[in-house]
Amino acid sequence: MTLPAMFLNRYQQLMAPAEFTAFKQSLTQPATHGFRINPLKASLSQLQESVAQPVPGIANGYYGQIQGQSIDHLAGWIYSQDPSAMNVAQLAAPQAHERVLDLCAAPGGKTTQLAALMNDQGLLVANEINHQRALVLSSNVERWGLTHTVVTNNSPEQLAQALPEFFDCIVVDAPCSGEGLFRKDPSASDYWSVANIQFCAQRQKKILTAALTMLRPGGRLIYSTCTFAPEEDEQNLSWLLDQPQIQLLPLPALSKMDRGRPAWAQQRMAVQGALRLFPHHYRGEGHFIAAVSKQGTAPSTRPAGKSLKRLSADQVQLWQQFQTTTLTGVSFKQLQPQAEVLWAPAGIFPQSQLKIIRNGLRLGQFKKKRFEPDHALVMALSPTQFQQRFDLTAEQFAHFVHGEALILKNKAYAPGWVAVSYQQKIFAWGKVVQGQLKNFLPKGLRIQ
Ligand SMILES: C[S@@+](CC[C@H](N)C(=O)[O-])C[C@H]1O[C@@H](n2cnc3c(N)ncnc32)[C@H](O)[C@@H]1O
Repeated sequence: MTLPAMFLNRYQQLMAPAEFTAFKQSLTQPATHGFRINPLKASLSQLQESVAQPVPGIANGYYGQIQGQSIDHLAGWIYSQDPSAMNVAQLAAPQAHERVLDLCAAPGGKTTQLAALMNDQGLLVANEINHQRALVLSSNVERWGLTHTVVTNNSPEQLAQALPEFFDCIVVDAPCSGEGLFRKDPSASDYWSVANIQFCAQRQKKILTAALTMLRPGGRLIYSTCTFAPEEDEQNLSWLLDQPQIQLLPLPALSKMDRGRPAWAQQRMAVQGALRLFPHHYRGEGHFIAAVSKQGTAPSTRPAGKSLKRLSADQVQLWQQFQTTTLTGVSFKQLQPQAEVLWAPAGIFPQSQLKIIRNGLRLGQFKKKRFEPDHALVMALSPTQFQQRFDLTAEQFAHFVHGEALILKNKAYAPGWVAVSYQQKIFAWGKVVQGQLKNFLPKGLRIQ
């Protein structure tokens, strides 16, 4: 990879000679890979991946490269993530009772980690401005088996208008100039320019302004980027600290982590409370992480949400029939029909202003005289919550992930819905119909 001359020149000016040499050299090394295990589902002893190298300070984080098409991935047991990026959600320390916003969330690295840390409780809103990326985020939320997460597809300003002073904790993992991506994706350096850094820095301020509107007094905001550029890092933190009611929350540094550099922000000493993860010191691709709080102690506001729609008598009957024949020990606090789709909502929102892609758990769809469960439901329940489960052999798995139905030799299965697993890891619905196991793995997840 040839790094842009101007990029190198900037860091040569900013760093002492020995550090610049080490920094430059680190960018010629292969990228560091990591992954997280899903504590909501996975059992360590049944994983295919090696967990020999934990990432220090990160719950369920490990070094190593995973395969995107493995059963562990398909079943939502693992998520690939740069080890330095894992520190953002870990430092945000979201609590199970909190309302948390992941404002720039796709593809979902921080979202899945925040939700795991919250034990899939409280309320997590994962927002992504770009529609295609919001769909990817939504499918990762589904794969991870989340029930208390809402995926929205709004601009930060639209969200701020709908949800002022609503959140206890906000993560802004901002779109940035991506200097920390160069090793993983060398083509990222083709788009590097000083003008882009300046553009990103301005955009980040706009996103942060909207985030501050949504933060309740007493709440905390975590700001991160995967770039080294001071304009987007220390200088934006310095700008943030000049906003009304905002105070620094100094972050604890683990071994090999650097502190924010006052010299890179006109000697603003407070930026030392932030962390810099440099690839020549920390084993990862690089990140900047800072935290601030909003003064005051007001509780978060309640949006004027619509009240829940009621199920029709027919819908109640179909849902109950499905529940009693397929599930065991499963109940939901609230049920909300939306056209023919049934949801267990995570929150009630002013729908008109928000583009909500998923609100909590999509249970399934009412069809003519039957209820058809959604893929999200099979991904969110634990093995003991199904009346029937079919564990595939390696050969059957190879056919099933292509979308094929299976002939059942074993007559022990009653007609109806079955959770399908491989190596005891549930990843799809199947339906027993006339001696066959019909395949309900969504088309987009099939392996060709
Ligand atoms: C660094 S990525 C987020 C990565 C994600 N947090 C994760 O851990 O997987 C930044 C995201 O911000 C989104 N974005 C771009 N422009 C934006 C804007 N003006 N406001 C909010 N988000 C924006 C991008 O589409 C991108 O998905």
